[in-house]
Amino acid sequence: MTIEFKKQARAIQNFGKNPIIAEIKVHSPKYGDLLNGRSELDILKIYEDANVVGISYITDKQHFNGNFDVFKKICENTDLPVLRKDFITTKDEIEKTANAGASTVLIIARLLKEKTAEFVDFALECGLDTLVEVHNTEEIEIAKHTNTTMIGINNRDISKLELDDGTVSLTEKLADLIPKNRILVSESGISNLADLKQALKHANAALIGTSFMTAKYQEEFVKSFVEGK
Ligand SMILES: O=P(O)(O)OC[C@@H](O)[C@@H](O)c1c[nH]c2ccccc12
Repeated sequence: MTIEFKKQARAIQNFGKNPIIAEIKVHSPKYGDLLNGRSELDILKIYEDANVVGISYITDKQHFNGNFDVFKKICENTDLPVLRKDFITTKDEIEKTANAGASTVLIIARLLKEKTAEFVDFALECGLDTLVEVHNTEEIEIAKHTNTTMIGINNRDISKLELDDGTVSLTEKLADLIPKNRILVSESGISNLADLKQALKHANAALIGTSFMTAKYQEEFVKSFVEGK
């Protein structure tokens, strides 16, 4: 099977430093408001200046207080690849994601089950990279049998809606089961350089939200992750 990488997957493949997808996370079910009076576009600028390899934004309103119009604005205001995170269950939502100017769409294996492959193909046809999210071996089996360009191991259990802390050791445990012709992303619960190092030992990129949003000196903090050894 030849997997054709698109914008986000290629950027990760060609990145010289630590490839970090930085999430503009406005609300977390565990910690509440994370924006703290700041604007999403100001955070976007900080992430760009810190040289991250991609941006992530959650459009789900119910648990993460996301907003699709803000997502669109983020896409319009950056040349970086943008990932849309949501609990997507219809193809219309995938089309809407591509039309907004996004680069990647999140597809959750646990939600779509046997429909995952079909949704991935539809998203690829729309020109998007696909990040199929998994949390256990059963879901990896589903992801493996799709044409997805990227697979994300979510260190947290999404059905617990982030009330668990998530541990990078899950990436360590599952990484060998991911086909080598896909970009592997370690998602969630990465809060310091030791976590990042552990994640990038096994994964091609790391996706980080909460610890970036709560950092006191955000740009320095994110830069230290991008440059860190
Ligand atoms: O804030 P964290 O622990 O750095 O995690 C970011 C991201 O991985 C997490 O927000 C996430 C991963 N998968 C999701 C699916 C839906 C909503 C959110 C998510």
